Amino acid sequence: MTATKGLEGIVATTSSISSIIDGVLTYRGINIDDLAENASFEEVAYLLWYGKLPNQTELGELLKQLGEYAAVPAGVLDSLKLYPNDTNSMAALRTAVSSLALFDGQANDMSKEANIQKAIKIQAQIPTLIAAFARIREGKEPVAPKTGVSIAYNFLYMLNGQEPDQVAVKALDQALVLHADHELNASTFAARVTVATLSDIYSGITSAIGALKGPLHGGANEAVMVMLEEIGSFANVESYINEKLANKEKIMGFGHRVYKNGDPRAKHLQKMSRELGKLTGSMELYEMSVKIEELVTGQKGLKPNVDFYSASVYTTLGIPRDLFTPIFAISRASGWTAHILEQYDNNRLIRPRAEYTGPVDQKVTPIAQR
Ligand SMILES: CC(=O)SCCNC(=O)CCNC(=O)[C@H](O)C(C)(C)COP(=O)(O)OP(=O)(O)OC[C@H]1O[C@@H](n2cnc3c(N)ncnc32)[C@H](O)[C@@H]1OP(=O)(O)O
Ligand SMILES: O=C([O-])CC(=O)C(=O)O
Repeated sequence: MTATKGLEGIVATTSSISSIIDGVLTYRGINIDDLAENASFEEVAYLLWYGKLPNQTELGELLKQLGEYAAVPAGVLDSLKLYPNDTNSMAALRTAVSSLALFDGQANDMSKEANIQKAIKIQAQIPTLIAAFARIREGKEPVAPKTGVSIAYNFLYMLNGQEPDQVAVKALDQALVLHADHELNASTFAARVTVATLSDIYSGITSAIGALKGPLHGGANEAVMVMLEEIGSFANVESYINEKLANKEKIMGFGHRVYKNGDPRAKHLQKMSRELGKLTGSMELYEMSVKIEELVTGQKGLKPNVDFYSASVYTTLGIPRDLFTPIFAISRASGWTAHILEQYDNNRLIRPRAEYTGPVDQKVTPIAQR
């Protein structure tokens, strides 16, 4: 038995949700470029859950359900007020999502219908939790969600307590489309491993949020912003990056386990970053990012991943840095829940083996002699 470190290249399941073939990403067979230009996040969520794009009536019904479910139970909102003010935002989300299960009478109902309802509920409630957490830690009251609006609109509305700008809603919606699913990434795998024991959907999503939090995965978008802030200005980019590379340090937002010739989502985020920069009259973050790309690709051959240009996009939208990874979770909740439903439909316990590298033929030494 020989282990493959990080399970690189191991095909661990079948799935009909998203594919990465020759560097091309599709959701249910539709190219991400097409979806990014022509579908809303709610249409994409429907596509991931039900396997086809919704017609107008089906989309209307989904929007209605998302609106009805968006308010979170008072017990969960109250518990957010008990979190210390400096709580890590992903830790807060992980705990809050886990606590949603305590207030959901259907939490342990394993019927297919109940699980689909819970998927929609979780999708609707994650944005509400993040916005409420962000306001409560600033001493503000949470803003109740609206009905009949998109998730992108509602999130910005609940976060800032005012009607969001249409350009911001459109940009966030497109970012949500781009992050919705990605084959067997680490957080989706974590979700599938958890529910393959026939544990409940909330446990699966809680595991996934924990996995997304790390800087080698979803946490990289926040880490990119930390780097941009450390660099401070365009003039410092070259010396900063050269020093990092000389010290063999990783540059956050670059590289990918599967894509070796570039992440097809990055170009959309780059374009968005440029357009938002132009609109707001502040191009420095975009220009710094382009310069970083030039240096890292030039010297290491590494290309930006989905997290790289997200940092300048979200900052230009006025979103605090530590909400970037929670926003990733808003989007990926659609993919996680779709994968959980797929796992339940054709389940087998996920239990690989480990190659043992420890000592052999050991004996218990009596405690007095240790
Ligand atoms: C949504 C997402 O999860 S996208 C990924 C987000 N994560 C990041 O942006 C963090 C930075 N990137 C990385 O750490 C990696 O590229 C990963 C984790 C994404 C994928 O990595 P893996 O396939 O496991 O490659 P691994 O980490 O083993 O790196 C292979 C080599 O490339 C180098 N490398 C990989 N990424 C980077 C990077 N961002 N900066 C500098 N060097 C890098 C490694 O140092 C290593 O070099 P070595 O062989 O000389 O030791
Ligand atoms: O697939 C991966 O390993 C990471 C990634 O890009 C994602 O989850 O979107």
